[in-house]
Amino acid sequence: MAAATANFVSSALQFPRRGRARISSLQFPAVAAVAPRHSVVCFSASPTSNGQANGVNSEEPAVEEVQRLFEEKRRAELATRIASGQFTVQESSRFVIMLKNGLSKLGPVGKFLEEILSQLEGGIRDGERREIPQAKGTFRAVGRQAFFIPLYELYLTYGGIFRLTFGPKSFLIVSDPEIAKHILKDNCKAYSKGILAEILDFVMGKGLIPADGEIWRARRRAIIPALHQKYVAAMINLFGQASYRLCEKLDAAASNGEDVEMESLFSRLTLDVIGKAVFNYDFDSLSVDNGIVEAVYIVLREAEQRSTSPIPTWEIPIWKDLSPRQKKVTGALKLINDTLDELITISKRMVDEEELQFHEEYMNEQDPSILHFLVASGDDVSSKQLRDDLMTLLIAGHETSAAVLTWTFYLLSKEPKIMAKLQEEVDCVLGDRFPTIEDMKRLKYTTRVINESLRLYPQPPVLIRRSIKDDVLGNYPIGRGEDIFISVWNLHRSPMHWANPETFNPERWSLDGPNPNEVNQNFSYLPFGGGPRKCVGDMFATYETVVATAMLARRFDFQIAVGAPPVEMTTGATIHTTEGLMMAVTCRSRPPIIPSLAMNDILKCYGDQSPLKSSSSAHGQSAGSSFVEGDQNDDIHKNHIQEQYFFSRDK
Ligand code: HEM
Repeated sequence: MAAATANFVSSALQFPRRGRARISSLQFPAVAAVAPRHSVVCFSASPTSNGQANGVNSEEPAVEEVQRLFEEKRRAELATRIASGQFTVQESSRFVIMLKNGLSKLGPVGKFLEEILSQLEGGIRDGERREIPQAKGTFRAVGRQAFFIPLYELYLTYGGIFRLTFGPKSFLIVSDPEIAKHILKDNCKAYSKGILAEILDFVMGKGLIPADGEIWRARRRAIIPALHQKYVAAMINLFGQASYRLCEKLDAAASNGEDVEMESLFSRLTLDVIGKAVFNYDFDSLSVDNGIVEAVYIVLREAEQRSTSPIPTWEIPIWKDLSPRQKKVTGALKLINDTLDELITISKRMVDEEELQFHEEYMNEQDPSILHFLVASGDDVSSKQLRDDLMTLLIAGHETSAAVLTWTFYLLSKEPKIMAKLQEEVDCVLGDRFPTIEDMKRLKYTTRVINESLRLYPQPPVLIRRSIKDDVLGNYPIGRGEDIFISVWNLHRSPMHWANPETFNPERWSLDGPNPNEVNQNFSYLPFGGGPRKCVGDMFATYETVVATAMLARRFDFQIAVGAPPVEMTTGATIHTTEGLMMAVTCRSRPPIIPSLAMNDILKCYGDQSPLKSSSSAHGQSAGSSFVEGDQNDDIHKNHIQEQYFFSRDK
């Protein structure tokens, strides 16, 4: 049962799940007792509870009624606490954060003062709490919700760290930025990937995400240099090409008036990108459904199934050989592994034939992939390790980016003003050409949209760790072997750290300020994790999603399709929709565009390329035409801005 519980919870948090209500299919002992706050809570009586016996004894309706009353009472208490401002961002706490930030920049003396300030804060907390608050739950009670949603309410009730107990198994749920920082960064050596490594073993082996200890250190040291700046710049072109292919698909749908399911299209887009970026393989999944694409999805789905299954049937020797599903998985894994081996061989041959001069920013123009870099760098590892790394990068870079795009377009469809502002920026910065690395600095508002989308829908919503040494979290001592979930979802929506946390508001970060990250947001914002295990693909992913968003938004308007099923969340490695994101796509009838950006902003945005400095050609190129690559870009770009500028002056 413990294994089942562990599997379930990790899976609920880690793997894609299609369709609804899988959580409720797992039966766990109902926890009838409902005790006062700060001792035990049963987070049942969800609106979906139907009061039927469902295999539990006949007294259950009465028990449920009691639970419902307690739940109502608890919610009323919670509402009072929220109304009292207890969870609202306090100016004083912001002040303390700013003070700490300022102090940390003052060298050793500042660090010392910062430490004293933290201890004073800790002392206050110390007086308030003695033992880790406990919440007990029944899985049935979670109902149809994505797993991290009830964790949010529990966080508001129990605070930044509490224990969640299911039957014999318990987990620590962390939603406090200081504690998250302690686990991820300050004392990261005391934590492993725990359950995550166990479940991912069949697909990632000792790849970078599940690996711990020396293997992780060595592989990270080998892989990080491959994502150098020149590589990322080359990838911008790839992102543009792949997004363009998606635009063509959407063009067809728009002209036929067909609705499109965007979640699966984003999944294909990012699969195509990551295949080329990691091992120079063109899945071309936006155009075809070939065997290898199917194999990748079979393996991904299996990871999902394994993590949701109460009994690990795949470990039973005979079952493993007889089960049709397992045979399919074995076949898919074989096909992927054979393909990867072939790609490794090709890469080795290319490197042998190259007149190789390896240096820091080495890149083969024909094959700029990470695999080629690793082979050329003389990375001396087994093919199995290389395969594990490639699979890890494939999965890490595919699902996450697809989910970011899905939720970004969902959010944009709800906020036409934000979409209009984004489109205006894209028109202004890109005109009709493909994005370049330089544009990444200029697409500031688009970047803020992605930052904000990642705040509201962090991918993954929970980070998993296991303590491998005794430690102290906040003021609570913990032993080794504790399974810990750091709820990024809670951190990102905490009313204690964010004003109007539920609102999609890209303006919350200044356009001219630094890009928000875990360091400048004091671990209240962890879109790419933090500490030594922070995502290696953060810049890659940010640019990929900015390019795709810019290229799609420039060409189309997006609305939730009429009659589409409601867009609800389900948990996986990332947050998926339960039934897809059905959208109606219409081609934008573009401009003339009246820029509402202040002229100063436009000039700042263009620097030396300012349209006012350009005396060359006038209105030769029209907006809304086809995409252009290469050196002509700058002229078209300037002309486009010029058009906008003169138009607004004429007005
Ligand atoms: C928007 C897209 C992405 C998001 C939101 C994202 C998020 C994250 C997060 C939160 C972690 C930390 C996990 C933890 O601490 O347990 C992580 C780790 C990782 N990510 Fe990403 N990621 C994205 C894209 C990518 C891409 C494109 C790649 C590869 C090119 C990548 C490769 C990795 C790897 C290898 C790790 C493990 C690092 C380690 O353990 O040392 N990710 N990612």
